[in-house]
Amino acid sequence: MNDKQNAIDHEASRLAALMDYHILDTPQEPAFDDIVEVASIICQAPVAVINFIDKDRQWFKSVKGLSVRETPLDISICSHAILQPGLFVVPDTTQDERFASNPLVTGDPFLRFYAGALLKSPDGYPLGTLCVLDYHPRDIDQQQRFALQALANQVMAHMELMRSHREQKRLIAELESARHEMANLAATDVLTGLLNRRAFERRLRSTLASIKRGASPAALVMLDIDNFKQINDMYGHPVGDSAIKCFAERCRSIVRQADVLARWGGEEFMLLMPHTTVDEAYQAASRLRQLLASQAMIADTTEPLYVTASMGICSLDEASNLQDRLRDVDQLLYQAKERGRDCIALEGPSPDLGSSA
Ligand SMILES: Nc1nc2c(ncn2[C@@H]2O[C@H](COP(=O)(O)OP(=O)(O)OP(=O)(O)O)[C@@H](O)[C@H]2O)c(=O)[nH]1
Repeated sequence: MNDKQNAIDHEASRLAALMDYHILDTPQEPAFDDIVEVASIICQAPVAVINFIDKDRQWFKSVKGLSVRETPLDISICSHAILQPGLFVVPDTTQDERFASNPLVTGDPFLRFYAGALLKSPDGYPLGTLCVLDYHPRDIDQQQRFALQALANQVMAHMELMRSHREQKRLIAELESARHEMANLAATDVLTGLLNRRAFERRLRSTLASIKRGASPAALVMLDIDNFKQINDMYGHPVGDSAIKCFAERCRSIVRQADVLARWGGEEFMLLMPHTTVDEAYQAASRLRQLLASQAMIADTTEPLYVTASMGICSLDEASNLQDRLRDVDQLLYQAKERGRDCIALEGPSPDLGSSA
């Protein structure tokens, strides 16, 4: 690789290192302004700047004594400063052929003195300078030189802190989203995408707790696809899986946003309906029965495959004990199966909707 290519590669890496700090075009910040002010005081210079050398401009993060926040690169004194290690001092710009015809020297603001300390990334890339300038030729002594470089080091230390803070925030956000995803996965039934039994039990407990604190009662519905074993036996397990998924979809289509639907296990499902009476839950369950009767579950089997479901419904009120209610709703479902399937068994008197089957 030739020298020119090396220089191009180095400049690309330098710019990448600069971009990594996300500092360009950010607002002025007190932490940087304070350093510029201290540099100006220590070096007794009317102008002080923290600047970074971008691709085709020098950009000022903090500036005292000048009214611009960036200048083109070709008139930047700092772009020369970053080409050499350590402090770059120009006692009289009019006596230096690199700067004698610079418009910042020959015209407003007539800069005559320059001292710049390198802002270097930890991997050695020169990013910009902390510099002080004056309108007449002069120098700075050893102590001022030391202080200027020490302040430049503080600029870089602060930028490193900002970078690691940003990285930390990114990692925390990543961790939070992974945690969220894991919590979702742990709560979800893989086949149907519904809540799984454990997550549903959690929702049940919290709903019952709010009912005990005064919220209105809820209805609990247990649903079981009828004769599901036959579907598996006749069409195979994959078709059985599709039927379970499709059943979940049908259930989802008849419930409200606030209702909580879960796969309880196998071909059994649970539906928690907050602020709902047994009567209202019965109406929803009846809509599901009608839907199942009117639409084939799987259309591409030899015969369109219709399924029916049996359901049990009970209420959850402030006197309810969760384990008792789970047992009760299971028994109601069992009653529905006993009655010949494809029907709904509910506690208390049947609502005025004709037969519960
Ligand atoms: N394809 C498939 N089958 C499942 C899944 N989970 C449970 N099953 C099957 O569901 C069937 C349930 O059978 P049973 O408990 O006898 O109930 P059923 O045939 O629906 O009869 P009833 O409930 O009395 O109407 C069993 O054959 C299980 O293997 C699943 O995720 N996918």
